[in-house]
Amino acid sequence: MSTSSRSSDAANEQDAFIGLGAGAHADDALLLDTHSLTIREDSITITASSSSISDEKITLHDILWARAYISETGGAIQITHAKRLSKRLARPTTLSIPFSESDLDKADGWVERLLSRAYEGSHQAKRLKVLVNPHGGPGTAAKIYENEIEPILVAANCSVDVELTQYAKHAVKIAQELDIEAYDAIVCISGDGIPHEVFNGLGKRPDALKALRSIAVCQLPGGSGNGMCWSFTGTDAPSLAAIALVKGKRTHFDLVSVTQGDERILSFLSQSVGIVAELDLGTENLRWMGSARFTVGFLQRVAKETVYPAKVYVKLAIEKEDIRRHASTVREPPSLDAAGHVGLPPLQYGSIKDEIPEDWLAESHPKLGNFYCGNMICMSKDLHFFPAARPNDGHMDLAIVDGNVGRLKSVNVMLGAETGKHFDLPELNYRKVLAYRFIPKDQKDGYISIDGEKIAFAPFQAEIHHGLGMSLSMRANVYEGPILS
Ligand SMILES: Nc1ncnc2c1ncn2[C@@H]1O[C@H](COP(=O)(O)OP(=O)(O)OP(=O)(O)O)[C@@H](O)[C@H]1O
Repeated sequence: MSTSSRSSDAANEQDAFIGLGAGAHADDALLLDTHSLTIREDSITITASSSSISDEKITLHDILWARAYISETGGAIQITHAKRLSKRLARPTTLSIPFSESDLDKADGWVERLLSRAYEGSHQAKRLKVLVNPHGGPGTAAKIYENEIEPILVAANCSVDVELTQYAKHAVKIAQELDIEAYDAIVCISGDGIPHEVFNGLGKRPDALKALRSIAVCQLPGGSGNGMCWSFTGTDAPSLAAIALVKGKRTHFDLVSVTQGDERILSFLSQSVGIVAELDLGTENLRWMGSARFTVGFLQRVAKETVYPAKVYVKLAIEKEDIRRHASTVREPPSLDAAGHVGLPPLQYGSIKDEIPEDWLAESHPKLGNFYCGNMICMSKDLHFFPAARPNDGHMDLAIVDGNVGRLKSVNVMLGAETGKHFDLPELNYRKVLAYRFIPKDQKDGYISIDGEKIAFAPFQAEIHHGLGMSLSMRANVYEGPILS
């Protein structure tokens, strides 16, 4: 085709698309014999001139896959999208729009444009290693996966390699031995326990740095605590979270090393001592209640005004009153080559066995009620305890509340955490820190929770690793939820 005929064709095409409406562009539209398909900012509109299929508008977020093909009966564009059946459920549905065989090139081009817009900033056809914990939460993870999650992953043309975890800590071994080049993401259909194991398995590999920084680790709801899923996808509805995952953008996020005795554990979500740790670990007897167990357990402890005395040492990064000014700080993590090591990053502040650095603040907390340090905005449904958390700002968010502030104030902090409003309450001591040491005082036994897993009731130390983890998020470098502004 000569240049001049191509430009006159383009002009004709331009004319043909006039009247498609605001936001439509000739390059984004496709006229078929009986339909026009127009890609707009955040949706496609399918306008039918025949009555076989009615007009339809589908958001680009819900477009899972599309292809153009020729069969014995002629050409068709097949568009698979997630149809919203209720507020918490979407199922894949496929539309076929016929076209004449001579339009195949045009249809192919349109499909390519559609997919690149529907997957903007994300990878198409992700390669997923899926780990399902059959014992997660009330034991329904396998059913949830089969009924609500897998149909979305398959419809989005992902390749899926599913494995059920067979025993406690099995996911550590799987992550340790996984061919990380063969997958884009490890998807845990579980509570917080399986991602915790996966991060620690990746951390044990000789190539830990590359493994942790390159393969995305994601959680879809299959357990009782789904904080990671909430933080990255903004929902715990399995099919909706699965859509967010297949559309997810690679996002670095910070991980934390916790040392206790001779052990070094990676933490991706939180460390807690006091009331939250007790709710996580000390309310097993109320498990039958589902998530209500946390409310009941909380009220029982608040009523008693229980305190958990401790000595805390802190390497401070940002004081509470300065956090808003720094809230949007997202820093690129150092490049892999510049790191100078291939395994886990060396501990910058030493371990629990080392001397405490001189510039750390020493604090006595004889009335401590809740020591809560978090990496993500949301800890579980309706618990946005860390509204200032950013995926890779290189800081941990440390919140401390005394146990004797009064029952009403304690309840207010927890209620405020639904919307992040608790941040401004004077009872909430909230800072960004680089490292800390926690030493329990005057108690024989108690609970320390690392990502919901129990460790010994003994001193521990934690430090941040900027951008060491990788996950998939709805929006690049942002958590979903009531972000502090
Ligand atoms: N086949 C199995 N048999 C027994 N335990 C298992 C099995 N597979 C995984 N586990 C263990 O189940 C534990 C809980 O997992 P997970 O976090 O997915 O569920 P959960 O009920 O939400 O728990 P949590 O309340 O800790 O979030 C993990 O510590 C894991 O080691």
